[in-house]
Amino acid sequence: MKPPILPKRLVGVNLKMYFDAPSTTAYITAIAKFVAPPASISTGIFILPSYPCLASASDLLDMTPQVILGAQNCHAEDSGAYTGEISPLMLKQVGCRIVCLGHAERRRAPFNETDEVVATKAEAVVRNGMIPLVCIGEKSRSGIMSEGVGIAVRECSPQVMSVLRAVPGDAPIIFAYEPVWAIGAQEPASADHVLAVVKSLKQLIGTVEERADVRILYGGSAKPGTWGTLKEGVDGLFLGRFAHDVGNFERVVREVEES
Ligand SMILES: O=C(CO)COP(=O)(O)O
Repeated sequence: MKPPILPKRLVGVNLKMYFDAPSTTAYITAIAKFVAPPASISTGIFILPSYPCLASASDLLDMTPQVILGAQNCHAEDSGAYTGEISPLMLKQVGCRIVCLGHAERRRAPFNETDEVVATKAEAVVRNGMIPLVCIGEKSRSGIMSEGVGIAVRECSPQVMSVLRAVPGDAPIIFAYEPVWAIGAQEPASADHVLAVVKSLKQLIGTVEERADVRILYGGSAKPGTWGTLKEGVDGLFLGRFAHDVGNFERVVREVEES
């Protein structure tokens, strides 16, 4: 088996469609500053700006290869008659190394992306030499802990399996476990719930194949303080709103670095 190329731990931020162009530039510039030498950060840091900012973000990060640039989605084909769609080949050409796929905001209406669509896109991302960051998660919350874990594992398993089947065995994959009900909330899902679900999903992946380069991150209202509760079983965090303040993003990275 090839040695893993993914860092042991990853922390990333999804800017969704929250930022405009100038604030994206300011945000990326600030991140590049705190990870640049003399800082020595072993955590993989990734950032997903909106498409129109990717080329300029790539220029801004030219001297900061520690920060991995990624896109929030892509099309499954490299080129063709797909007006308004985004080619994975072009994402690679402008400097992306990760592509987020199957985010809850794309699996639901109006985009209604299915597991099959997400898996086909994951294959396209790998074919173009990038890493798929595949979001998975159950739609609704159960008040009973054991029931909630079972529901989550049942809903996430086909989301995971379809991607494993589509992507060659030596390709790295990052999954972001994001319970849909925990996205945009005030608090993340409970650590007990997340750790139990991620443990089952890791077991599932382990029984299917020996894939060295798989990481499972947690996302959904994650913030400073969340990592301490999840570090025993999760490989990092996928942040949203609570990292839109660069100071908070840096705080989370430090928490991961110091653990
Ligand atoms: O969807 C997310 C990351 O992709 C998480 O968003 P929030 O942290 O804002 O809930």
